[in-house]
Amino acid sequence: MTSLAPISRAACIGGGVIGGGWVARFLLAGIDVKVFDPHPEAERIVAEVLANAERAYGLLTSVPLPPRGRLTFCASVGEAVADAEWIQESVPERLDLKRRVLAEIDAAAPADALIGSSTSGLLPSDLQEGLGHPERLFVAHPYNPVYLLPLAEIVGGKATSAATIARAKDALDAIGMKGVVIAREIEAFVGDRLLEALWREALWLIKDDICDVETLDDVIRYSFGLRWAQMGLFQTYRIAGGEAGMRHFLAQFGPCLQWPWTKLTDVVDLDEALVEKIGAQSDAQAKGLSIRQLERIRDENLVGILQALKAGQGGEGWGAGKLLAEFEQRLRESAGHADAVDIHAPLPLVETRVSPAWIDYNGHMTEHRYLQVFGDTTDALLRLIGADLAYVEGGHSYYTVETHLRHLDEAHLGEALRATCQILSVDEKRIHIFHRLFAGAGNREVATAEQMLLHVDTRAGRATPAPEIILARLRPIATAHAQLDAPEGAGRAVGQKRSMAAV
Ligand SMILES: NC(=O)C1=CN([C@@H]2O[C@H](COP(=O)(O)OP(=O)(O)OC[C@H]3O[C@@H](n4cnc5c(N)ncnc54)[C@H](O)[C@@H]3O)[C@@H](O)[C@H]2O)C=CC1
Ligand SMILES: C[N+](C)(C)CC(=O)CC(=O)[O-]
Repeated sequence: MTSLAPISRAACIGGGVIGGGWVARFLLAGIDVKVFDPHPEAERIVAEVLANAERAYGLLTSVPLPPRGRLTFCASVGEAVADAEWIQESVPERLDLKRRVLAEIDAAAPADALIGSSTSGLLPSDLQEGLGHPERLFVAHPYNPVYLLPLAEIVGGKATSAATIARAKDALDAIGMKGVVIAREIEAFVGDRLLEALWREALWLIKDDICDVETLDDVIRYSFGLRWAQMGLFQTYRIAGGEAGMRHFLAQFGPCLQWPWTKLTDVVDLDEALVEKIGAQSDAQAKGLSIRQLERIRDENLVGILQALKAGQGGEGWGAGKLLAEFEQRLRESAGHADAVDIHAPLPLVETRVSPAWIDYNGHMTEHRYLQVFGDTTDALLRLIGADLAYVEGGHSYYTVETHLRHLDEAHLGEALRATCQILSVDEKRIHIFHRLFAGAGNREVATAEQMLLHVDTRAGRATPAPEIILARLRPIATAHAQLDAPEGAGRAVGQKRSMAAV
């Protein structure tokens, strides 16, 4: 395994909602993390966030993650940051507290460490005051949950060096995040400026009894909330301008900004009555679900959205889904392949988990997802023998021309899945393979797939012999697999005696 990120040691100062999310993001990217948080239950809280994050990643990707980094809780800021390459401050949003903590970090951190602050709105220049090495401090403003939402706004202060900003961006990009550099510092940066405007208006709508909190959330999640995840604001409105695009949109809806529709400049008074009103409506909306349960529902939904975006734009990926696809590609490259696999047994090619979107009305994994997992297994075999994306771009590929799938048992939500591949025979043009899929801790065999693949010249659109470079990788595996017993079920036809007798 080659290193995924330019950093291998991080420190998280503050391990609450956001600090815990950073801890999970770093650990699951293979980075060791030291944490300092004086809260008496900090270890439990971080462990719970981490458990949710691991569950979400199990659903998010079938690509093997690097070995999890080592997690250490420390008794002081100094101990936590002493050998860190990236330090992330996530203490409560108070300037005096942050300055005090950042001064401690500044005094004990290695001279070339990157120091990011999770602040939601404080100016980095204000955080830099009094530091010995302010050039390495910047804002890395993330979004909750940090382990799933990839964006961090990178904002430099007056003293932040350009090298710090560039290194911070590289380090975030390498762990599957999107470091977006904000050109000039401003309170609340870009994201929280927008969110505050929406939040302020929402509070007025509740205070004025225009709607309750559930109705307001429904208005968002059944409409523009769905649009925002994939196209943001400006591209969405460009489309809303019709064929004339953005200019027409501005001409049509620009004037109503002068009326105006909103109360954005007034601040609602969050008096006791309004806090209680919102609290009670929010309790009713939650229908007894705990925060951890809601987090898991949120994470499953986010995983589904990310996976849908990964399949977007004809399979190239779109937005955050494209970022996920690129991260998975880096994970594959850093994991390495061919040399690590034992070819004297069926090849263990895919490990994944039953995702929420894979469950059907019968309460277990739906049939086309079996084909998806077996397709991924075939793709993994093809990568192993060198027929990877670069090979396909060069004009050759293997196409699947026949599949026989057998369903032997049920696979349930969240269960671990493991797929193996045995090569039954090969010749210059064909590969005949047999996949087996196992589920759960007991490795129950839940399905098999027998497939015939044909080597093709994709431009000419016809079968052609595979080149020696591919066959040289394929033959040793096929020779080794010829020594194995023929798998039970290989060569079976639909309706063969055993299944008919059971009816
Ligand atoms: N909650 C959110 O949605 C987001 C919060 N942020 C920012 O992240 C930062 C942290 O916020 P949350 O995680 O929400 O707060 P939180 O209250 O969940 O966590 C803060 C943690 O800091 C710890 N802490 C307090 N004093 C400390 C000290 N001297 N040294 C080390 N740890 C200390 C607390 O024990 C607590 O565990 C804030 O700057 C906030 O603006 C950023 C993005 C989103
Ligand atoms: C409410 N908040 C200002 C702390 C929100 C954020 O900073 C970002 C987010 O996750 O919404």
